[in-house]
Amino acid sequence: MYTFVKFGGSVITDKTGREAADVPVIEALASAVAAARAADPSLALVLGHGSGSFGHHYAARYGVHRGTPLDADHTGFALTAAAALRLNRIVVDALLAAGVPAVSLQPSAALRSANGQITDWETTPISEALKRRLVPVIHGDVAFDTAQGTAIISTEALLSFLALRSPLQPRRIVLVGEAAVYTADPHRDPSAQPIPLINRANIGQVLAGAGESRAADVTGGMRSKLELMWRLVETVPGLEVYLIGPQPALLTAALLGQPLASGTCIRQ
Ligand SMILES: Nc1ncnc2c1ncn2[C@@H]1O[C@H](COP(=O)(O)OP(=O)(O)OP(=O)(O)O)[C@@H](O)[C@H]1O
Ligand SMILES: C=C(C)CCOP(=O)(O)O
Repeated sequence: MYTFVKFGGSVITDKTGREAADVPVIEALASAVAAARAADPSLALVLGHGSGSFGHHYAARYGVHRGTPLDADHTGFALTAAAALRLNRIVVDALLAAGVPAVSLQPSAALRSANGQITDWETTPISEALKRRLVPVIHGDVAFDTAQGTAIISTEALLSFLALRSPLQPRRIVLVGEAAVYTADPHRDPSAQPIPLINRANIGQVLAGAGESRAADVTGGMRSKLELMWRLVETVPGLEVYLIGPQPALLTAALLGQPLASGTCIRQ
């Protein structure tokens, strides 16, 4: 069984800035991953990260997510892909420096979508990396799209594809970002309360209070994240999804399946 983890673009970058990586946070999260692997050498991790103030800015500016006619200028596609990779290099180098054998596997090199939904992704290199105890690192990326020409595929969509359409069945998915899912966007509504558990009984109500990202974000913010994760929890037997803040001890505990002092758990 595998554990998937996403470093959210909202915590590894300042999404109100421009290509503003938060290197101390990235280094702390990398150390937390190293600590979890040291504590449990059997931990098989697929690590993804969002694009934050790197890719989203170019994607929004050039409308890459809305599509691009085949004969139009594709500079925006190229600039978005390059920005996503610049952040990826920072994340992978931090993981390597922390002692995690991370290997970057750029999704767009092997990805195709239709109307923004993944249709094909050659995931064998991820399985091969895992067989060798490497930690494959993927990231939200651009895609060639058979219907609209170009698209943006979020990290959550890639992790969902792996869970549903590859042999890599996750037991746990850990999304590092906001400290929890709240009754409303905590940055807009100071009375918002954290929701410790999301299940069949409250998912409808939780979705009603989940909004967009605060900054430029072409993949939809908290609401689309929760919709995707709920679909996974309904489909993959025994899967638990955790949304936690970026405290390193919390991440190590979440990866090891230990009880968490804060955050949100989504399960059936
Ligand atoms: N009910 C809610 N609970 C928590 N956060 C919410 C809620 N509704 C909206 N949000 C917003 O969603 C944001 C998180 O979504 P966002 O897509 O920006 O995160 P991310 O996955 O870290 O980013 P990226 O797509 O760059 O990786 C929070 O910063 C918050 O402002
Ligand atoms: C904007 C790009 C390139 C990818 C978006 O992925 P996400 O940050 O996981 O939503």
